[in-house]
Amino acid sequence: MEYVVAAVILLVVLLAGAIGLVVPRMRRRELPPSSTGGDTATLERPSAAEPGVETPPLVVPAEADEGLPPLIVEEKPAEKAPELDRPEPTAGRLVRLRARLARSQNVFGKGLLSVLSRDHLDEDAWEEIEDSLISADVGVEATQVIVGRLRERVRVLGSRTVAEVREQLAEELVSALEPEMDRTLRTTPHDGRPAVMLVVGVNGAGKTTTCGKIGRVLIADGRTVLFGAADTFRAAAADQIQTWGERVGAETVRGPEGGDPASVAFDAVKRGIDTGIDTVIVDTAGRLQNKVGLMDELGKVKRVVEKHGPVDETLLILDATTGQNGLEQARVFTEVVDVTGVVLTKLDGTAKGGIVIAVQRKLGIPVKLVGLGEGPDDLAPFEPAAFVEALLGSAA
Ligand SMILES: Nc1nc2c(ncn2[C@@H]2O[C@H](COP(=O)(O)OP(=O)(O)OP(=O)(O)O)[C@@H](O)[C@H]2O)c(=O)[nH]1
Repeated sequence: MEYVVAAVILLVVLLAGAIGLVVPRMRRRELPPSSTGGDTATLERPSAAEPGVETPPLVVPAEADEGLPPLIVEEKPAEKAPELDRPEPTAGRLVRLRARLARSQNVFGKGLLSVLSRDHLDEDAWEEIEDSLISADVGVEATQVIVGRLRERVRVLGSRTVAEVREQLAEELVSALEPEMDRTLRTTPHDGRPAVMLVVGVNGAGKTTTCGKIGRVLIADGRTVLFGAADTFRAAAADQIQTWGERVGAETVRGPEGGDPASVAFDAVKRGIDTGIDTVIVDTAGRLQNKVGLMDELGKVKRVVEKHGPVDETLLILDATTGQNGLEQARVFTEVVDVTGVVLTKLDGTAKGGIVIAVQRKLGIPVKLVGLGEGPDDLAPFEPAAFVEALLGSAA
């Protein structure tokens, strides 16, 4: 009998032991995910503690529970495609940005209109008009032509009111801007390969920013774009262009810092061909036009890219605030890489909008785009009539 009692006791003890082992494991598996994160799990203390006595939670390392599935399964955030910017459509951009242009050219326009509003346009008045145009960087030669023609029209037509003279001046300015020039950007793929655009200019003119802005313009118009970061001199420039690309979903081909820019440009165009891209935009390092070695390097970039076929568009980026100095820069760049279009940047920051006339007149190259701010969509196709309207402002 004693044996039977002892066996029952032993059985009870074993059963209790087994339950004691299994229950805590089950409870642990039901725990909600810890908010502490990392690889530790926070467990509640068993209720054995005295009621009313606060006890800190026990923290046990997860790996102490070998053999069990991990208590905290780190939830990986679902792979989300990065949200892309939606660039503004290009149509009517200059009209939207006109206010900005009008603001920067305010002094010029107001000055001119106040002279034109005089009862009689005497010799002094005509001289003042000339001075206004020259100080707006129109250039001496172009100013003389514009004022000479305006004087003649006023004399022959006997124009009296400010509105009439303003209208005639506007027409002369538009005509000086050569509205018949072809300002289209050659960005359409052809012969089974992308259009290739090379972007050149002196340091800080706004090349990288303009590459990014042009990429957005093209993407807004439904094109595919690839950037070539051939500014291997300044690592930040490659990062900068890559960021522009990521915002609109354009790939960037870049090379090692200090590497050969021609080889990066070559690789970018090759990648554009292989992946069926519409337009490859190659950003180059800033260089002063009087540094022969750097200008030779630029010539080489173009020659190497042309192993794939001719470059379709070579854009010279000119900072409008540098005024007439820009003309000399432009002349040298044109000799080295055969510039096909000018982008005049920072027109929002200068009253010298007349530089557009001087640039086209001296170089015979059309201004195709104007930069009117640091914002991603602050770039507009150049339209002579809208530009002159902003330049002169309202006659009221
Ligand atoms: N206000 C204004 N700022 C501009 C415009 N375009 C460019 N910038 C600013 O000009 C500065 C220089 O621009 P970047 O694009 O870095 O010039 P970069 O020619 O690539 O410079 P480097 O690579 O050093 O030669 C930046 O602060 C731009 O935001 C513009 O149209 N208006």
